[in-house]
Amino acid sequence: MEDDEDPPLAIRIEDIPGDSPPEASSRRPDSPAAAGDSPVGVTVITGYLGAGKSTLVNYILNARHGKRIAVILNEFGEEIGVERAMINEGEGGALVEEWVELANGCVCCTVKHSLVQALEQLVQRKERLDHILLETTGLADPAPLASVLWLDDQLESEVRLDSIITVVDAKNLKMQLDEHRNSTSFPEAFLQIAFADVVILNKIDLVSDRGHLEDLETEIRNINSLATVIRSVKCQVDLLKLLDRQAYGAKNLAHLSELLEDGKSLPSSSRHDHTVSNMCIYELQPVDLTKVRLWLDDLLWEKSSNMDVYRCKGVLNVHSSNQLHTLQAVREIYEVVPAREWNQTEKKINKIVFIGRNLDLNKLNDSFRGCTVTV
Ligand SMILES: Nc1nc2c(ncn2[C@@H]2O[C@H](COP(=O)(O)OP(=O)(O)OP(=O)(O)O)[C@@H](O)[C@H]2O)c(=O)[nH]1
Repeated sequence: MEDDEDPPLAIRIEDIPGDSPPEASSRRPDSPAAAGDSPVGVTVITGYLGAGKSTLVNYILNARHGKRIAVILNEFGEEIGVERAMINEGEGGALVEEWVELANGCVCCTVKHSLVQALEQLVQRKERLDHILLETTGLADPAPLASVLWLDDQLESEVRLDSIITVVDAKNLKMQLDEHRNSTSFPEAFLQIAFADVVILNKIDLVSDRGHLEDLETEIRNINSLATVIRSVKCQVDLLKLLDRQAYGAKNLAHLSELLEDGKSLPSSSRHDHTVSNMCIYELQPVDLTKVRLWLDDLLWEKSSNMDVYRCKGVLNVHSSNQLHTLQAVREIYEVVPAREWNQTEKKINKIVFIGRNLDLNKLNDSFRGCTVTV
């Protein structure tokens, strides 16, 4: 580690004001800020134990992007301080404005309320902040984080989920995925890939067989066809591909359209885990937005069809609207927003890609068709 003469403030969770833990999905870290300010982006960095998360944080902090970055680290209790000590605080590049260490539990469960409080505290100093990196423990399920961070511009929130980056270890990924393949439990490595916007296939220097790397990429795409997969050594990836992705905003529409264009129903026979799949539904008839919301509530919250949808993204052709709407969901949290006017040359269509367990294409199609409006 480099010398650091003037280390930034680390905030212990017990110093964060507030007492009763809020319900994460209903609580939004919205504190006062100047009108017109854009929300601070939060990049969630996840990945299995030892995959290279801290290496990525280090790399971002030390890159010459000039951003003022706050880092939130989540560690299990006794490790507090260890992780931070391993990270070089951005000499010559980034300015680390704050460190927030979330101890005594994993950020995806017990310290979720602490994360909300930490974010509230950070955004009070928003004028000093450009971006927040949240490094999770290697065993975190990123979905509950998205429920905390899923904030949209319309709500004039102070922070927004920028993207979920999952770092995977090219040497060990196969073993990690295989380990739980035949068990009833679900490997964190699998879930972390399923939720990712970007998957960094790291440590490729440790894999000499190029064919093996291609197999891993296929395996990653089988779990999540929506993610961008980038190979790396020591997480050295072009930062333009990592920060300010706005993966959850309408600005990302071009990328979304590209993904949907490629979207195809993967036959479950091509998968090792037959319960997880990628599927895409298409529908030309315009839809009734109220019915779509009820459908999503039923699919994602009630799970009355027994499908477990981790992720879905899509565009909607909404009845009586000139606007193309985007749909984004991470587990049960979703949003549908108008993004832009349809181009005159564009065929108005509903296209939605799903990633999840026990997906049934026929059931998805049938239930979605119930949202259409006959014109
Ligand atoms: N050979 C090789 N080693 C790497 C690479 N990236 C990271 N490492 C090493 O892998 C080890 C683990 O990296 P970390 O960045 O600490 O991984 P982590 O995901 O933060 O680990 P945990 O927080 O313990 O889950 C360190 O010794 C890194 O130097 C890589 O691309 N190639």
